[in-house]
Amino acid sequence: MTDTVVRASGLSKRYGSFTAVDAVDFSLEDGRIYGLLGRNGAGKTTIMQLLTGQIFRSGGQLEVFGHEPAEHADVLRRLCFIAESQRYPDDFTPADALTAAPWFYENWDAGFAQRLVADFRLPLKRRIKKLSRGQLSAVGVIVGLASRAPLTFFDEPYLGLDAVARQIFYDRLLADYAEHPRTIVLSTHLIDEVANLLEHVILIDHGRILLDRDADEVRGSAATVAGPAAAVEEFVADRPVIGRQSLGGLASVTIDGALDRDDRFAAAELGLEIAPVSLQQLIVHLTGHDLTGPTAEEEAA
Ligand SMILES: Nc1ncnc2c1ncn2[C@@H]1O[C@H](COP(=O)(O)OP(=O)(O)OP(=O)(O)O)[C@@H](O)[C@H]1O
Repeated sequence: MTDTVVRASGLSKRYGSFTAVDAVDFSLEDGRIYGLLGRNGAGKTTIMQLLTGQIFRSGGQLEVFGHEPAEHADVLRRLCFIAESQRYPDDFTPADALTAAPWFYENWDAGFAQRLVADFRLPLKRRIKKLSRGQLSAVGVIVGLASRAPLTFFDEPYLGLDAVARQIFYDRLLADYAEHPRTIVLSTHLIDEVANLLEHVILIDHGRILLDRDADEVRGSAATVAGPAAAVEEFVADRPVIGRQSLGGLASVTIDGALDRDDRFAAAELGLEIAPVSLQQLIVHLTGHDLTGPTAEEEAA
């Protein structure tokens, strides 16, 4: 049986009259990689700040390792939160940040950190405020990985990394997690990139949870049927359609719901191809918009 690391029930955060997190219920289990997904302003960072004791809840209940996080040094010691733009003292170098890290993280692996420094080609002696955006991201990623904190949050710190460096991050994360299982929460817009890492998906929209499910279940919960338009339309006639594309006489339609063996046989009879739906496609459908597009507030402005 897995242990529950986080229990949130009716958890809310209000800023004045604005509700950033609206009575959410969820739990995080030990030894899993979670994707905390949602559009800009959905409430992802606010949830992570609540869980790491950086801000106080306005309502509901929250337990992290069995306690209210903000008031327990013992809980805070087991957490690592890496934000997109980490703040460091002005004259700090990456070498200083790595030297200080074991004071905060009892599982700190200095050898692993050194290997990551080489992987990310991080200049150790340059002042952090002089680093490029990607190098600054690398400092956060290295601290987050080498901390081996039992509950680690990566709040999009890897967005500054180039494609090669991001792939290194995903590879090292997966390999190290396999050897040292812990609970990891990734918040990201780059869903397709991280889709294979995620074991569980929590989708937030307007401070509420739209979806809280195993990633495999989510992937299997819809399918795309493609082929001659007339045959596709015949196949999907009585099914819930969540996306449709057509080109000439060909159509590609995404349907909600898993397909069983009979469905697959019927599709083959009609000469249709069935493909799985990507996590990103499904989430775009569920939130009604492209996650990388403008927010509702921006659209209204
Ligand atoms: N200190 C604050 N005061 C007022 N509103 C705030 C404060 N912090 C966050 N908010 C608002 O709460 C909402 C949720 O913000 P949050 O940073 O959690 O979103 P997010 O999902 O992490 O977004 P992004 O993907 O853009 O980082 C936003 O509308 C934001 O403007």
